[in-house]
Order: sequence, then structure tokens, then C-alpha cells
Amino acid sequence: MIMKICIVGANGRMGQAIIQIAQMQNIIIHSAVIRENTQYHGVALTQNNTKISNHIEKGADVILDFSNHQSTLNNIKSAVQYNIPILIGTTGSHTASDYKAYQNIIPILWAPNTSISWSIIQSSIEKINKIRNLAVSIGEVHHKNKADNPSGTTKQLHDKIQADQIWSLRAGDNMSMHQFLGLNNQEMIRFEHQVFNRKIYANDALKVCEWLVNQNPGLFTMQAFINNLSEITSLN
Ligand SMILES: NC(=O)C1=CN([C@@H]2O[C@H](COP(=O)(O)OP(=O)(O)OC[C@H]3O[C@@H](n4cnc5c(N)ncnc54)[C@H](OP(=O)(O)O)[C@@H]3O)[C@@H](O)[C@H]2O)C=CC1
Ligand SMILES: O=C(O)C1=N[C@H](C(=O)O)C[C@H](O)C1
Repeated sequence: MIMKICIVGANGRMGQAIIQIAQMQNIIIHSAVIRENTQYHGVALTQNNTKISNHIEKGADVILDFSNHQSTLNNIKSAVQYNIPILIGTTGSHTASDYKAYQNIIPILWAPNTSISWSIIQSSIEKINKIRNLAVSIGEVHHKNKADNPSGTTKQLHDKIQADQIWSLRAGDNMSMHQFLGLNNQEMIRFEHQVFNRKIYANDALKVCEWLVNQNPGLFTMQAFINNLSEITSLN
């Protein structure tokens, strides 16, 4: 099946990365949703039927929300209205539990970090942290335009492992890095994930959507996706 996607936040950095990747792949951009009272000002939309809209419309197979955490609840309500699975990529003051009321209606993926590599790292961190008594630091470095601090990835990991220290730095235009440091008398464990290009988040988000569209209703994290990785042959 050729996947039809709706991208919310189409004018943004992530929205643009997703549009570029989708247009290079066998993916139909059903609609590009931008904020009210704005114009689309991104890369050329090369497919004839892509709708540019101020709201989610029916007809897509999956919605990717990379707009703003304040609009995510409305986006989920629209997803429910049209019975469309939704990937929540926004980060900020919301948490997955805010959306529990909708988990029995549609598949919802809570994904503050869509990188599959990071998701595997996070799974390892959680396992190690369970079996070792570690002093833990989580650090993150992001571009200067990032609205939230700490990052959504950091918040999600901290919820799981309760870090002793969290630090954040903001600089540059494209930077994205997460670091875990765990320490005891015998070991120092360090994981670091640097992303050179938003296309990795975009590409992996689209891969995960191929999985999401085949799920029953539920509130999932990237963990559920990587638990199924053995059935997937190539992720390039
Ligand atoms: N899950 C992941 O792996 C990743 C998540 N993110 C997160 O994704 C979100 C977007 O990041 P980024 O692209 O860098 O941010 P940008 O600010 O570049 O893009 C956000 C876009 O959303 C638009 N927007 C805001 N409100 C609405 C609305 N109600 N309806 C439609 N569009 C809206 C903005 O419009 P306007 O241009 O008019 O202001 C903007 O174009 C952030 O929360 C970020 O933290 C980012 C990277 C990876
Ligand atoms: O805003 C970003 O750029 C990113 N946001 C996500 C987060 O807050 O964790 C994921 C990644 O770090 C890039």
C-alpha cells in the first residue's frame, strides 16, 4: 500500500525535512497543514494533489504532528474524528498521559525522538539502569531556535530513570545531541547520540508510520516499534 501522510507543521524545520524525504520515496503527501493566517513557504510540493490546509482533513492514512505542543491535543481530536493514526513528534510541556483518553480509539505514537538508533540506545540505558546502581547525568545540546528546554527526549528518559543531573546547551542552527553518563565504583557507562541532519528524524518517523498504520488502537512509544524490529529487514 502506498502510504498517504498528513504533515502538521509543514512550514517548520521538521515538516520540511519530512516533505523532502516523502517526495523522494513512494509516499503520498495527502496534506500539508500550516498555522492559520499563514502561507506555505517551503520547498516545492511536487505531487499534484497535495492539499495545503489550516486544519487536518479526512483521507490520510497517518498524521505526523511536528507543529507545536500546544496544538497537539487539537490534532489528536481531529485524528480521532477521521479515525487516522497519529505520530506525536512535538515536544514541550505535554506528556503521553495527557492523551490516554484517546488510546482506545486510534493508534497514537508518542515519539519525542523518532530516531530508531536513539530509541535502541534508550532501551539499553533503561535496562542497564535497572540492574546497576548508578549516578546518572543526562545532557543535551540543541540548536539555538529550539523552543523547549530540556528536550523532550531528556524528559522522557528522566521519567524512566530519574537522573541525578540534567544539563542543556543551545547554540548553532542544526545541532542535536543527547548524552547519558552512568557512574559507580566499578564502571562508567557513556552513550552519546549526535544527529547531523534532521533527515534522520524525518526518515525514521516515516518508517515508524508504516508500522503505526497497521496497529490496533493504543498509546505507543518508540519502544513498541523497536520490539518489532526483528521482523523488519532494512531501515536505510
Ligand atoms: N520527535 C522528534 O524526533 C523531533 C521532534 N521535534 C519537535 O518537533 C516540533 C517542531 O520542531 P521544528 O520543526 O524544529 O520547529 P519549527 O518551529 O521549525 O516548526 C514548527 C512549525 O509548526 C507550525 N505550527 C505551530 N502551530 C501550528 C498549528 N496550530 N497548526 C499548524 N502548524 C503549526 C509553525 O508555524 P509558523 O512557521 O507559522 O510559526 C512552524 O512552522 C518541536 O516540538 C520539536 O521539539 C523536532 C525534531 C525531532
Ligand atoms: O527540536 C529538536 O530539534 C529536537 N527535538 C526533539 C527533542 O526535544 O528531544 C528530538 C531531537 O532532540 C531534536
